[in-house]
Amino acid sequence: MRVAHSVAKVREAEEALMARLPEGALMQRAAAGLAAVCARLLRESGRVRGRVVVVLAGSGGNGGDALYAGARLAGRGAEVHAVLTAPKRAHPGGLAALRAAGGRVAELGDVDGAAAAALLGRAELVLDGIVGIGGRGGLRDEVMPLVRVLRGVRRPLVVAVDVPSGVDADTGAVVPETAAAGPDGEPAGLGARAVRADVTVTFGTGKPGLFVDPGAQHAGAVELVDIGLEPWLGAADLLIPQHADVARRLRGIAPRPESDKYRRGVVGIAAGSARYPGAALLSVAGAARGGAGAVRYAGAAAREVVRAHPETLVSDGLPGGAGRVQAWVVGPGLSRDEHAARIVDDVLALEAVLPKLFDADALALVAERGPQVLRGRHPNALLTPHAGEAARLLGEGWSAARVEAERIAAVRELAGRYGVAVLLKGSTTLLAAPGDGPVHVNPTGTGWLATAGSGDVLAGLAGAQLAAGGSALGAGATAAYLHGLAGRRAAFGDGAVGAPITAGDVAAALPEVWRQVVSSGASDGV
Ligand SMILES: NC(=O)C1=CN([C@@H]2O[C@H](COP(=O)(O)OP(=O)(O)OC[C@H]3O[C@@H](n4cnc5c(N)ncnc54)[C@H](O)[C@@H]3O)[C@@H](O)[C@H]2O)[C@@H](O)CC1
Ligand SMILES: [K+]
Repeated sequence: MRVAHSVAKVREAEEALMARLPEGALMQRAAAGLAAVCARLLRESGRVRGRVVVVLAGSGGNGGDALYAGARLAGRGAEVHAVLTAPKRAHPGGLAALRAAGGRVAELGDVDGAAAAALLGRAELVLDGIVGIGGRGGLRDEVMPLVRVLRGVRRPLVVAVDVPSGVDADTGAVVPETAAAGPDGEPAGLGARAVRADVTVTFGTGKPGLFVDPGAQHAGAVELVDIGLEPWLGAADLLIPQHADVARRLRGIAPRPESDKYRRGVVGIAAGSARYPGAALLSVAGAARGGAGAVRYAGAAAREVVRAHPETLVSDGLPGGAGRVQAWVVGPGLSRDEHAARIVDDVLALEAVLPKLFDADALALVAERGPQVLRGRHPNALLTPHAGEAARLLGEGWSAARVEAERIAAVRELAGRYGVAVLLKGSTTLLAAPGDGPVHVNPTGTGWLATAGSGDVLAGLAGAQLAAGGSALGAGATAAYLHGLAGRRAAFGDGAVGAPITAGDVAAALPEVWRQVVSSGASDGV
């Protein structure tokens, strides 16, 4: 499990630890770890000696880390150039160390467009130490020309120090560039006032913004340097499951010799309508490969379902009359008519402790009825909204854009308000349960999953996981992880180039990724 802590918790832990260490020791630990990662990256394509490294150093501790690491690389023979973005306030110790090691130093004002392009064009590795966890808002105007040049040059490896400068360390938010801010003709909205890194070397613990889009896209691969903070950190704010975590759960629900289909769990699917039978088929496809022993379907697409999935137990009545299940999935393709409302109400009238997943049209109906239909009544329910549905559930003051921009806050608020677990879909899928527990971030997935019906497969898969047992949060997190991997597998196969996929391809890839996770579960793998 990877973890992340809020900036406030990191600051507190740093203070506690610093009080017990000689002055500057913590920064030396950070710089040593950072330099070691840079040296390793450089060695992947040769030696450290003679390689051109450019250090972008701001005014705070982040710039200090970068300068000390630059000094260490210069000490190993690299040609290191620092550009001070706030020369009067550069870290004195770091600057002296870099100079003493033979590094060259320029001030931002001396590095105009052409000079910056020449310098960054020669760089093989750029250390982004403009601003770290002390950053507020997007990068300021004075550093943006340099950041734009960096974006444009033949790509050197960009290594962000602690966090990519300009990314909000707590939320992953970035400030978009306006058209006026892009004199190089870059279209508005494409750029952000933030550095885009290939690797982020973060200190002590992960920061939430490194794992949640758009921050995650700016962070690249995240490497953790241990600086001894752990004993002082307290509970994590974010958990990022890895293969080993998911493998543990999948092994736990694997069939045993004495298992029969009922003991493994039966998942009920109330989805699809005369108008949208496809959603029923895709939800059943996800459920059938999702880890339950059997799938029951209740609804208007019974005939189509049994033709496509002959193993399904089907009926065309209401869920309550369909027979025993261990979890219901309600919503995909249900449409919004009176009959759909009866189906949702029928599920809401089922035994309180029975796990129930509400997706798509069922979410619209839950939003109309309000949080009280779930809160305190259905402790094992799971909601699976995308940003638009989440905004509708949250109501006044929320829009899809605000949910996208404040994903962590939105998923927490939803879970708290409805008193149930919530899986918020999107380019970063997040899960939360009511209370102050950590938010789970799903690290798998691909943009190719943004295809019609992909959410129906996820709903079925998550329903099957609910039926197999455990908490709604655990079931949802496992489903999101497998779904993301299956999307990648379907889109990329064994290679690096993606291609368009259908939701059916995602369902078809599930057994393969299931095997992959369980068999490689001892290592991290993501
Ligand atoms: N406190 C310590 O001993 C340690 C600090 N560490 C490093 O120190 C960093 C935190 O240092 P600081 O608290 O000094 O803060 P930062 O260095 O992250 O940033 C603060 C400085 O950046 C400027 N700034 C803020 N927002 C900006 C923006 N949008 N655009 C441009 N400049 C902006 C501020 O004027 C301020 O001078 C961590 O991220 C980490 O890299 C590590 O070395 C570990 C130990
Ligand atoms: K940085």
